[in-house]
Formats: sequence, C-alpha cells, structure tokens
Amino acid sequence: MIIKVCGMTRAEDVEFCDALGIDLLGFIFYPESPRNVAQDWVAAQKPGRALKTGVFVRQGVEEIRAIATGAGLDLLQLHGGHTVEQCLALGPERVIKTMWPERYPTVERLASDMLLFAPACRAILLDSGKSGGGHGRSLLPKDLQRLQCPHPWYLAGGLGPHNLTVMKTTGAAGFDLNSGVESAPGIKDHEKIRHALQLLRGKP
Ligand SMILES: O=C(O)c1ccccc1N[C@@H]1O[C@H](COP(=O)(O)O)[C@@H](O)[C@H]1O
Repeated sequence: MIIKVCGMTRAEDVEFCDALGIDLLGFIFYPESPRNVAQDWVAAQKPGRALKTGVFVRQGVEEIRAIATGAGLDLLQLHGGHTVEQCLALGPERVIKTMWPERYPTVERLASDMLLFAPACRAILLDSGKSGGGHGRSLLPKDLQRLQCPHPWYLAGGLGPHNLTVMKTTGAAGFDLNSGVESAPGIKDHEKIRHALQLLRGKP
C-alpha cells in the first residue's frame, strides 16, 4: 500500500514523514493554494527514502518539466485537466493522474475513462469534487467499492484518522493525506499522521 502525505511546507514535516516511512511527499506548485511552495525550497528538501511528488494544476508540459528538474522531483501529480498526450510526454512511469469521480454519471463510465489513462500513468488518483484539490471533502466509499479498474488507483479527499477505516474498504492501492492531517493549511499534525499510518498499515 502506498501512502502519500501532501502539502509539505515545512522541513520538519518532510523529515518527520520520511522517518515514519511515508512513501510519497507532495509539494504543491499552485500559487492559489495555501500550500504553494517555491521550487528552490523543494530542491533543498532531501528525504532519504520518500519520493518527492510535485502537484500541478494549470501548468503545461514544458513548465512542469522545468520545475521537475529544478526542484528535483521524482513523480508528477497532474491535478488539472491534463490529457493522455501530456501524461505520455512527461513519462507515464512518473505521472500520477488525478480524476474526479463526481464528474461521471456512473462508476462504469469512470472506469472506462480510467482505462484510457492507464497506459499514460503509473497510478490514477481519485479526488472529491469536480476539479482542483485540497477541498477536505471525501468521496462516498460505497460508490468506490463497486469500481472495477485493473490499473493501480489511489484515493484522496479529506482523508484522516476519522475516516480511514471505512475508506480502506474501497480497495484503493494508495491513500493521499492532506488537509485531514493538518492543524492549519500546510501545517502537518504529527500525531494525526502517526495515527493514520497505524490505521492503514496496522503498525504502532
Ligand atoms: O491542497 C491543496 O491546496 C491543493 C490545491 C490544488 C490542487 C491539489 C491540492 N491538494 C491535493 O488535493 C487532494 C485532496 O486534498 P484534501 O485531502 O481534500 O485536502 C490531495 O491529493 C492533495 O494532494
């Protein structure tokens, strides 16, 4: 199971999550977000094990490539209306493509769109709402329990210790934690992260 903690804005949170065994650390490159970070600061963050994941909303391929190189990113989370062609141009092995189930009338229509993107990304991230991210709202687990998709998909949207037990029943291959493990936007609550990890991995 992959666990990502997103919205890193402080070195102490990067170090804490890396030491705890979090797999992916998310850095948001979106000026309208309270979690937006500067490329140079991200370049200075050097986790030992966790992969650095940049989150992009509006940027095109060339800009994403430049930021990825400058900030030393391992993975790219495309959290806007990015196309299959853009994912392929950036490299499927490093792309996490966000999709929004609430845009689809049925879970079957969602699954067929996920299949279109599958060859263009390493994983699909399902978030709440119809666009953007960091809303702090959650998807309904009962809808996702019926989802049939052979490609790895991760779950996002208001995840935290309060709902992870039920969210685990969706069968997601990964969980992306953000506002649900914060004390304020961009300020991670270490106890909530520890508790979330315990619920997901069953470790103290
Ligand atoms: O967190 C943000 O501010 C943000 C802004 C723009 C795009 C994505 C953003 N965050 C990502 O959104 C999901 C869900 O977040 P939340 O748990 O609902 O707060 C997650 O992948 C964040 O990485």
